[in-house]
Amino acid sequence: MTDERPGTTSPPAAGHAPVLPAIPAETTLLAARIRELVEAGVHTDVAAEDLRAAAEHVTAATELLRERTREEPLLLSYLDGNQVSVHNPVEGPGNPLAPPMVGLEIDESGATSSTALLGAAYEGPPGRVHGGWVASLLDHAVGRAVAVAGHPAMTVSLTVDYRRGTPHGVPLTINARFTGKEGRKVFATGEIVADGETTAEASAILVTY
Ligand SMILES: CCCCCCCCCCCCCCCC(=O)SCCNC(=O)CCNC(=O)[C@H](O)C(C)(C)COP(=O)(O)OP(=O)(O)OC[C@H]1O[C@@H](n2cnc3c(N)ncnc32)[C@H](O)[C@@H]1OP(=O)(O)O
Repeated sequence: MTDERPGTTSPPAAGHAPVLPAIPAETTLLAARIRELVEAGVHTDVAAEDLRAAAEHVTAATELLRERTREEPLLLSYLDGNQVSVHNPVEGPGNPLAPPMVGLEIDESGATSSTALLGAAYEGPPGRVHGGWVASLLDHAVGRAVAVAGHPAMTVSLTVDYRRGTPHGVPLTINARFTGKEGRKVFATGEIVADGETTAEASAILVTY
């Protein structure tokens, strides 16, 4: 599959995953409602019988969704002119696991910037986003940045320096940039900024496929 639009890249073979021209609004809606459910679930303090009643509602919803299934997630589509996976766990608007990372911007140097708002469900240390999720955001951002630079590649090494706590409930800016290429190895750096302060920095080596 090829794509001629600027800022887009051809993905690796994606099995038989359906490729959509646009993300169905209802797919995004459902994911958004499930995110709210998860957030409500970690904050709720209702009585046990209400937890049981809520669990029954969730079971009913799960059964409804299982009435018709596909074998593969919706891997690839386009958002704001850039290739995305509908069900990617970081930026996929159709995946409730994804915060999601949104609003990709590409400046004149090719550097990328996106935003994400992670709720309490992503908490690791008290009041802070779990370090694994911090790394996930950065891993995805460097992958996106090298793809935007025309070198789609997979991460083989990701070094994250956690400078200070990354807060949840606060909009995060995730920046990344392609910094060079040596044979199949592609280099990139990135950082997360919250309230104007850098909370984590990453440097990555990726390998083209
Ligand atoms: C996922 C993409 C979707 C794209 C869609 C469209 C774009 C949309 C963007 C969205 C952005 C998504 C961002 C997701 C970001 C992930 O999550 S990527 C997934 C996590 N990473 C992986 O699963 C990769 C796992 N690793 C592998 O499968 C294999 O290492 C690879 C990548 C296939 C490479 O294996 P290989 O072809 O055998 O290559 P190999 O000879 O071992 O290494 C090649 C070179 O790299 C070097 N190298 C290998 N490992 C290391 C290392 N750890 N440290 C230093 N150097 C190393 C080698 O020394 C070698 O160097 P040279 O000898 O050429 O100088």
